Amino acid sequence: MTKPKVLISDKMDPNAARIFEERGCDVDVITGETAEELLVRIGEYDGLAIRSSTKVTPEILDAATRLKVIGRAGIGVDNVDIPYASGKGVVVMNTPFGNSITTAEHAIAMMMALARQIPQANAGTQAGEWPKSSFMGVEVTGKTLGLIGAGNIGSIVAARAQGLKMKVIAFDPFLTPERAIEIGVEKVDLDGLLERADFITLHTPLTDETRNILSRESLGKTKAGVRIVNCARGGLIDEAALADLLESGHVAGAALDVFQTEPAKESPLFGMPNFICTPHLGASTTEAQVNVALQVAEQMADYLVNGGVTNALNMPSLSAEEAPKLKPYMALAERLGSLVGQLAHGNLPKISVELEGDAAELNPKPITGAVLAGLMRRYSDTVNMVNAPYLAKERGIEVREIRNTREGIYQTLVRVTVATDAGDRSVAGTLFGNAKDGGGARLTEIFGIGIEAELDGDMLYIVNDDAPGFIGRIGTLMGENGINIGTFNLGRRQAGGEAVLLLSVDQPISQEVAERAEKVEGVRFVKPLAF
Ligand SMILES: NC(=O)C1=CN([C@@H]2O[C@H](COP(=O)(O)OP(=O)(O)OC[C@H]3O[C@@H](n4cnc5c(N)ncnc54)[C@H](O)[C@@H]3O)[C@@H](O)[C@H]2O)C=CC1
Ligand SMILES: O=C(O)CCC(=O)C(=O)O
Repeated sequence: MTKPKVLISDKMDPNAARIFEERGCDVDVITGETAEELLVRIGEYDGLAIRSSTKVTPEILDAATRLKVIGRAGIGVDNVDIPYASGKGVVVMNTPFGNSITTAEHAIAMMMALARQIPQANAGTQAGEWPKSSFMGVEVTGKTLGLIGAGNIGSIVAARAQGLKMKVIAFDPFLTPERAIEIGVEKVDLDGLLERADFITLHTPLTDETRNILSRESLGKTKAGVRIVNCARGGLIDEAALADLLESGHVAGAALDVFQTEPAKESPLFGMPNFICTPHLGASTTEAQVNVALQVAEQMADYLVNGGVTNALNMPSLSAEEAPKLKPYMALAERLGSLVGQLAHGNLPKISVELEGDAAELNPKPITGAVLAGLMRRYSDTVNMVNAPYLAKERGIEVREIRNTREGIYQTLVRVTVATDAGDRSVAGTLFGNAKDGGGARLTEIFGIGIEAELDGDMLYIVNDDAPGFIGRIGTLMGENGINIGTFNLGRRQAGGEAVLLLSVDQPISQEVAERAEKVEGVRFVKPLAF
């Protein structure tokens, strides 16, 4: 097997390259390239490891014909077009915890630096001015800190601020009352926060809802003398409005690590006496960079080499513990999805995936993803588990998951049912042997008829009248056309009624042979299949 090839295109701790190599990937480290240079190169790679400099645009993704995974060594993924990557079947992963302590510490450092004007005092002192009378700071003890966003980083900031004896309030629509109690913050609405906070720190991603959350209007509602810190994303604050309010003195100080446009080479804020900034250094500590580099390389290599999925933003996770149990189910599910996709006619507005017995104890998302990947292959051969759910949604296909822990005839069963113009059609399969160790996938039922077959390679599906001599006639036809039969699997609704025949064959069945099979006495329907 050829090794997966990974490009590290942003400056990253060398541990990342080491881990990729140790885990069986070839790796190139080429940083600082222009978008045009990356466009030429990207087609060679299965994986792309980035920080925030590389912009993964639709143009890059179109050129990335081999790409399977993008790994962000960090948290924010606003430099990756995730919907477009999903459409292309590319997994996007981040490392959601590796740099959160470091970034929270940077926010606290910025707050303290603002409170005591340390950068300005440092500059004046080193310039020989001894500016002792120019700098009168404020204490943070007893002051109110308003967090906008109380997720990983926000809650670490809260804990540190509580240690500094601050009162912490938070605006975060997704913060539950229980979690607010757990992290010791008072949950408030945005206006409440703006009115009460002496210090405001931002810790949200940049989304349509959070863009410009500190707009001119919101900034106008803040308490006079407020100090504002942003170590999250630049687009959260209206920088021109912030400059005006710093100028007027309404905002006593502002500290930005992030800017609307980066690298920020100019800004109305630069040079203002009550403004301090850093060049997106929130995550820049040795510890955080080692953490995120190790994590991103481990996650990406795990996906490229073993199919394990961790911290993906566009597909369900599959932990190292779950992966061995789920993989045989995913193989079964994909084949059942593919079988239904190849056999069902017309639109398929609804699909349900039912897990019975042992299967019902498992995480259903990867199994459903695999069914959809198999099913959607009828529309496109570039479908995989990442883009299948998006393609299904685009086509308005309703997907249901049903879990039934009660065992039926089989200890474990996956059933896929599609609604067709002619009514519901269902196929089912099980795992033989020890499913936990990856037992063999077997079809057990096709459209209400019990049958036992492996779904593998080239096959021929025939619906026929159950009558003597039929099997011989099909065998003869195959022999006459030089087609070797691997397995011969039969099922019937009742004796003398409708029957099905599934042949595995050593070569694809041509249209011509399929047409000849249709003419064999007793044949009702013929369909060559491929898995
Ligand atoms: N300066 C730097 O170098 C770094 C910056 N970051 C930034 O920090 C951000 C926060 O990171 P985490 O805390 O790990 O993310 P997180 O996902 O754990 O937390 C984000 C929080 O924002 C909240 N939120 C979402 N929409 C909101 C809205 N409309 N109003 C208020 N709250 C809202 C969410 O409910 C969540 O609790 C990241 O998205 C990233 O952009 C992260 C690491 C380093
Ligand atoms: O990689 C970096 O330095 C930036 C980190 C960051 O912004 C993030 O993780 O969201």
